[in-house]
Amino acid sequence: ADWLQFRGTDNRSVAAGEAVPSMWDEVKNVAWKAALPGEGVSSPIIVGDRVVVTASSGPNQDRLHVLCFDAESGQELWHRQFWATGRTLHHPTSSVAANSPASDGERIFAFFSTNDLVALDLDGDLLWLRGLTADYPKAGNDVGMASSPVVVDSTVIAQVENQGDSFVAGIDAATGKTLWKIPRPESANWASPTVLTAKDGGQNLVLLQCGTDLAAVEPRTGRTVWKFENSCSTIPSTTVDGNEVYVPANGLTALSLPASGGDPTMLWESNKLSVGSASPVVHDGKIYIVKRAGVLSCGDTAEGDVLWQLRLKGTFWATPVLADGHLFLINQDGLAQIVKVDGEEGEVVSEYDFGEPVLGSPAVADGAIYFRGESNLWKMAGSFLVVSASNSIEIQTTGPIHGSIRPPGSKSITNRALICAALARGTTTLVGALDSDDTRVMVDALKQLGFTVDHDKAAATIAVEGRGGQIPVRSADVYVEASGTTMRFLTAMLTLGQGKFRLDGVPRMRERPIADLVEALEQLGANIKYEANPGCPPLVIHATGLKGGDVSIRGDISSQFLSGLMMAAPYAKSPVKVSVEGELVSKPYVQMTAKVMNSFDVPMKQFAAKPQRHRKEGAGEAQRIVKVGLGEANFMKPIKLEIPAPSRYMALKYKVEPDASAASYFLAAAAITGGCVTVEGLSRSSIQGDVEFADELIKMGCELEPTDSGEGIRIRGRNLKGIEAYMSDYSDTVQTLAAVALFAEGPTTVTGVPHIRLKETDRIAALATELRKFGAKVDERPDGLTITPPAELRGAEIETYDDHRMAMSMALVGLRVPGVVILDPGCTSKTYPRFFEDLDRLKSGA
Ligand SMILES: O=C(O)C1=C[C@@H](OP(=O)(O)O)[C@@H](O)[C@H](O)C1
Ligand SMILES: C=C(OP(=O)(O)O)C(=O)O
Repeated sequence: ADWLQFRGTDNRSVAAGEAVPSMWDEVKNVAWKAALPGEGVSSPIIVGDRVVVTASSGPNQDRLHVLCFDAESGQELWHRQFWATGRTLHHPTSSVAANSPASDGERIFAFFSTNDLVALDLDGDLLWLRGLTADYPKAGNDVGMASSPVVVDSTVIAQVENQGDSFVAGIDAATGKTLWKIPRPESANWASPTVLTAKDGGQNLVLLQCGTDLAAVEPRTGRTVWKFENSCSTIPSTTVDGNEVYVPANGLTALSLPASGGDPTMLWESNKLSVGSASPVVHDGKIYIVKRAGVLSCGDTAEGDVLWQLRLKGTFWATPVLADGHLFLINQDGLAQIVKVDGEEGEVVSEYDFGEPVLGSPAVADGAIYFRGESNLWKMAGSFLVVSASNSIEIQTTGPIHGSIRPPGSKSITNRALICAALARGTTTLVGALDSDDTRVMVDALKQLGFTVDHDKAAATIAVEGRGGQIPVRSADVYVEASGTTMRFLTAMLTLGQGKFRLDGVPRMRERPIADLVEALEQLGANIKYEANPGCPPLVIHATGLKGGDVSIRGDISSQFLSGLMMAAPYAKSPVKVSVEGELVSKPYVQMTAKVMNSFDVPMKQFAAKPQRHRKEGAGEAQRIVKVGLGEANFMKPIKLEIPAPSRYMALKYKVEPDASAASYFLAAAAITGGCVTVEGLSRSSIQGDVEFADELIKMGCELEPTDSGEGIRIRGRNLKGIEAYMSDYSDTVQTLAAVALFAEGPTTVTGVPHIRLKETDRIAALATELRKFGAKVDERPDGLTITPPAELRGAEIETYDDHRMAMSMALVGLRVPGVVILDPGCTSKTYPRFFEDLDRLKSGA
């Protein structure tokens, strides 16, 4: 669908049939956000698959911009710039880009408060340009007039009313020639023309509102057909709904148009519905008016009586839009308040803070809603199934789940491939890349460091132009939010640069250790300082390159230190020989690092010390033998490896596997509900160690079934018994196992995971606290825990501690236990923004 001009194609601010998400969450619903080059209070418009917006920039605001973005991806398709020919002075709340553009579906007409009118085709090619101030030099204003043009019958109607020469002009859309021009009162008027669409063989008209009257004129000739003489507002505009016209005059005045044509008659006047700066919105027998101070009134169209009122937060300029039973209102500070209006009373169902002023009215098309903020254009889209305004989600119980699912791309692989791609020579394309907080901060960091990164979210591809080991910029202050991999991998990578780099993250990141990595890099000549607490971020890296040589690194706190070091090593000046001290945790992640590096054409030698028996319980698995590059190693302690340097990565097209940690939740759902779930795109030969989580389920009694295609991992739930699990290698699945343990007979003991106390939260402590709420008995130890399920589990409200895995794992309990409420479910956005939707889809068998 289109939204071709201010307040929509028919100027009504209504997109009744559009299912727009009414509760917003940053990661789930911000489809994209595009930075704009200048200021503006105009509304965006939607022409087919394109979003068009205007801006002005420069010390005098005389640079006029028209920008076009791809609605799906948010990619800028084109950007045209012009010099203003008229006056650029404006009131601080307004702008030169105050008037919204308009389109006839083939052309775009951008109008500015300087009275410059530009016509472009949909590819941004200039069709014509009119400097109306050059033509009519006495027309001009210094407050930022905001009247938005409309296009009717191939005519662009521009209303220019100010203290000087004032007129309305009908300009031929094809040629830019003035068809007619009528004089208007010389007084400031911000109101926009309104289209009165023809009915039953009649003609289209344009309503022109000013301080003295409302006139209906013919678009092609400017001839006045009728006039309603009354003092009208000069800020909000008239709204038409069927045969009724709602004029901001004497409060609000309703006029009725005779079906046969001719002059309108007055239905009523209501001073209780007096209009503020925003224009009235009329739909389904109701009128919605928001006053500047934030009172939202709903009136009936029959009599103009007030039905209900609601006090909202903030000051309102922008006209709201109505879609899918909700009114979307945005205040001047950029706080959106979404009001459900299809009930007896209005109810604020959610709020979303854009964090920047928004003065323009939003645009709605194809299930999405667009906002133009002071600095960004935002697209809000996507379904938002279950999260309530209280920011929690109650899981609905279900019978056995049968189905199959392909989780999004692996976080660990995506972030490794991004590092290698940036350091490589040539352009790498990641296919099936994850789009979540953890990968977004990595992508944004690379952009900030000067790399060209093209993220096509719809296609799940990320293209990175590698710089052959160079870091393009000489200084950057990078914020990695809560992403451990981004913090650790960038710390190592940035030592390869030349300059000063700072790395910081959320408060929890400032508690997560990094000293082992810093000390290892220092052995290779790096200079890294702790800004606050020794051993933890924020870090300041004074980069002069890495010299290479021998280095020892501890592996018992996090494997990410070794992985980070390994990925930077090919760009050291001489070969890097690493020995790992202490028990290496999360070993398969190191193996994954070696494999990803190998794909980018860097081999390495690995030397295994005396092989040791795996402490893992179970079917007497063989020792893990890892073949990587030139050598063989099993990553048991201690290991040594040698990375050739100086060496280089070669760009490639890299396919990212689905995330195996994410897969654990769905396999566990089969175990818990006694169903059968297939995870697509993964196999037991995945490069992710977390696929071994399936082994633990098998130990508990589940069956691993062959799939029809021979691909994927399929688990069938059976009667579950408690087990002992040594989970050092795949500790991200401890919480998943803990959820399953509640449904087993007998206790389950997890060992080998002291390091999970150092993740997004202390996961052992968090599990102990939350599992007890379900009635379980939990014995907590430094390196793990024992979970004894109660005779009967009970529902509970579960804290998630900003830990995506607490939310995803504990939600599984709710598949069988009524009354499980997950608080702050949005935290899954760290690695899996659409987890709850996917879980729901799997439950419903879709
Ligand atoms: O290298 C990686 O991609 C990861 C390694 C693991 O961390 P530790 O090595 O700190 O256990 C894991 O928990 C994390 O989610 C991702
Ligand atoms: C521990 C995790 O992430 P990270 O260490 O990358 O922040 C995780 O995803 O569970």
